[in-house]
Amino acid sequence: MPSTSASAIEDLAATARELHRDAFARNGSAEPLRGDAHAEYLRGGLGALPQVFVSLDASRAWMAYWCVHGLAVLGRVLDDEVRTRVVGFLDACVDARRGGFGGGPGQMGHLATTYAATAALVTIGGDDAREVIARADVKRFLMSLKEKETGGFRVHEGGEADARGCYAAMASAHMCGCLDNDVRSGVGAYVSRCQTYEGGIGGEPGGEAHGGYTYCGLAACALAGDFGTLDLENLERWLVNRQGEIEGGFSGRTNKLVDGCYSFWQGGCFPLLRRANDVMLLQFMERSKMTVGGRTVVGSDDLGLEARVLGACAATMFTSGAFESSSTPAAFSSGALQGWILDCCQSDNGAGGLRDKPGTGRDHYHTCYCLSGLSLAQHHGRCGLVEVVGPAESNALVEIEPLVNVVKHKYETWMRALT
Ligand SMILES: CC(C)=CCC/C(C)=C/CC/C(C)=C/COP(=O)(O)OP(=O)(O)O
Ligand SMILES: [Zn+2]
Repeated sequence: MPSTSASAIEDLAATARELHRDAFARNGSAEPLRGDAHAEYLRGGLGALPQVFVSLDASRAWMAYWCVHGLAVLGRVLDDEVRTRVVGFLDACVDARRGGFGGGPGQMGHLATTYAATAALVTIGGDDAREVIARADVKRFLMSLKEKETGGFRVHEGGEADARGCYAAMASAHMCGCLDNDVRSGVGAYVSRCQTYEGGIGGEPGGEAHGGYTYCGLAACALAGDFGTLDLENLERWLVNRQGEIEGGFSGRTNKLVDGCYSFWQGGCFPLLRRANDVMLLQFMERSKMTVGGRTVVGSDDLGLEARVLGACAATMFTSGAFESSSTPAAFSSGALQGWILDCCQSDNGAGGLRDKPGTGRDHYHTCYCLSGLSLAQHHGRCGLVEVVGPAESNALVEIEPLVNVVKHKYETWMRALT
């Protein structure tokens, strides 16, 4: 006899199988995204920022990011009063002595909350948001946490080093304009040591491959421009196998259940893998003195758009034998992922907020990462296509930049102004 929980999982799987067999084929019948309800839930999270939290006191900068980013993905604009209050709150989170941001005012600087605060400020944008960031202090903070021998980063003074630290450091440095060779050196080598026999990336060398750390490791390498000795083919194989064939969502690790937040942590790796292929294509063309349009390739500008798109999307470039170690373009079922998020991750009974899976409660973290995953499934699914499952008028989301998980147009505006 199966145990109760095993039979409950079977029931869920059977329902999901019906729902997600072919999400694009039943395009009109997926649940509409309840954008207004989710936006109201996220605005509530920003309203609670000034209070001291019982359980999330050290994650208030994260709360700001989850809510500001979730609203931006939904295409909602913050009221002036709210944006000014959030910028002021994040300014109060700066750890003036160490540089970087703590999880709340007066708290010790931490790499994860430095990423969260920075990404929230990039999303908010504007001069006042920009003024909160002191580039030299951020660099000093990052370098104080760098382990020169391993290339890794401790997450806070006296804390542990892991792939999360590498990502938070690379992404913060990138968005604060201080990503130089001092900061990036050794990151590819460190992350490569965290890759396991399964293909995914663990938190630290010897750890179990996990979606959160896999995103962190891969994105850190992409930002550092250094993939070390990562086996991208094995990484892709592991990732593809994390998508539940029945549910359509992703699990975080082998033999675990799917969870809405991995829609981003695992799903976000696919566009990054495509770019890794791009980088390798470029390096190959440089090495072999290939010509495009009569010019020898010496940089990405020499590749016309067509060649770059080809590099990003076409398996043939990598299966000709010249790219033995590189992977074919990353493939996941973006339709099935959208179906899972829409039908299984929105709160019950029309309430706002998204969740891990049916039977669990909503929270701001899952709301942020389910929406991020839904956006990337719409914009980064099949090559070059924007495909929205369900009614486009309610379900279409703003595109995110998967390297930093900030909406693309806000990220581009911020980066253009960074000199
Ligand atoms: C930018 C930054 C700092 C990112 C952090 C990325 C990261 C490590 C995310 C993972 C978070 C998470 C839900 C872990 C759950 O593990 P679990 O063991 O409870 O869940 P499981 O059973 O699904 O593995
Ligand atoms: Zn989760």
